[in-house]
Amino acid sequence: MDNFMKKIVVALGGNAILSKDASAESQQEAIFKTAQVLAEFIKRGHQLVITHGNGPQVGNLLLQQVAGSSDKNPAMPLDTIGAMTEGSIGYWMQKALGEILQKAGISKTVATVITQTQVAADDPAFKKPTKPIGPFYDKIEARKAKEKNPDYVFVEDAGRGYRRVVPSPIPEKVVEYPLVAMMLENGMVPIAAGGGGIPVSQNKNHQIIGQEAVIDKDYGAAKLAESIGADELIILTAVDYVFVNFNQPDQQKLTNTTVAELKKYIAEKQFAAGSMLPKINAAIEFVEATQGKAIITSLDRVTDLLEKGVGTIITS
Ligand SMILES: Nc1ncnc2c1ncn2[C@@H]1O[C@H](COP(=O)(O)OP(=O)(O)O)[C@@H](O)[C@H]1O
Ligand SMILES: NC(=O)OP(=O)(O)O
Repeated sequence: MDNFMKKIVVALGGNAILSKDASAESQQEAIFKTAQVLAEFIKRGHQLVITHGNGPQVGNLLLQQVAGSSDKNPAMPLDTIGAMTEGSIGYWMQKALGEILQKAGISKTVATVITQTQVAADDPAFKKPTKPIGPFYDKIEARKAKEKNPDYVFVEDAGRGYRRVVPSPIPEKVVEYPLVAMMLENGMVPIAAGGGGIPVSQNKNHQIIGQEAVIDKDYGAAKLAESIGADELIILTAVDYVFVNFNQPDQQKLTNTTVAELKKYIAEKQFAAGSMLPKINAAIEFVEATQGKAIITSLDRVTDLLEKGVGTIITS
């Protein structure tokens, strides 16, 4: 990667937050390790915006809310639960990264922006849930959960078990992007659009209405990166590279690739719908909108990315 200062939006995948179990202690442990990696961007003088997923957390919190609800203490709706996870994950991250930077003698404010993301109230996604949230179930557990909550939709998730899915509308605008830009200009490190941002839309009377949905964080990150004029969108996940013929004996890593090449591979169905495809689509959206660079690699290879350009690098 070139050495001059850049404006970078990093989108963190599931393994950056939840690696062992869902306790607050082990999620904070995972986040601390992630924050040590993210500090590398700041130590090299880059402006950094951190975004993150919330699929497991939003689903787990919803289950807790529903299980403990009563007439006097009702479960919160999904938009509010999304806001709660932006708050909790953001708090863990700002605490961890703040401490790491302080120890390194870097004086920077790390702060979470509870971000709303505008979506169309008539997005067709509201009629077709696709976003997996919460824990994995086996087939019997999924059937029992469905009997208890007939409105819930469960799908098989990439051979890993069954998960509840909820609507995931496409982001039109990250509402608080000017604040994120202002924080960067003032030398701060914003954590924003966590979980893709809280899905909201406007009704005829210009009232902001929270929506029962979970936005894909890669799409949210791409929209935010585009809005603030980022130089790079870096999507950190569990694999070092995007592959063609993934998991086949003849799999091939993509190092430097283009939007046109990726579109060809999408048509060949090279990327799994619930996992790699949204990342590729988000990368394409960002590169097409900005002529910037999108990178998909793993959290473990960030130093190699910064020093040697390791990862799948997507340009126009
Ligand atoms: N063509 C592909 N190349 C690389 N990884 C792929 C591909 N298709 C599917 N995957 C899977 O997608 C995963 C990333 O998606 P996911 O686990 O949903 O991401 P997140 O890190 O955001 O939680 C990878 O770890 C890998 O197992
Ligand atoms: N909101 C979101 O995309 O979360 P995950 O990446 O954790 O699924």
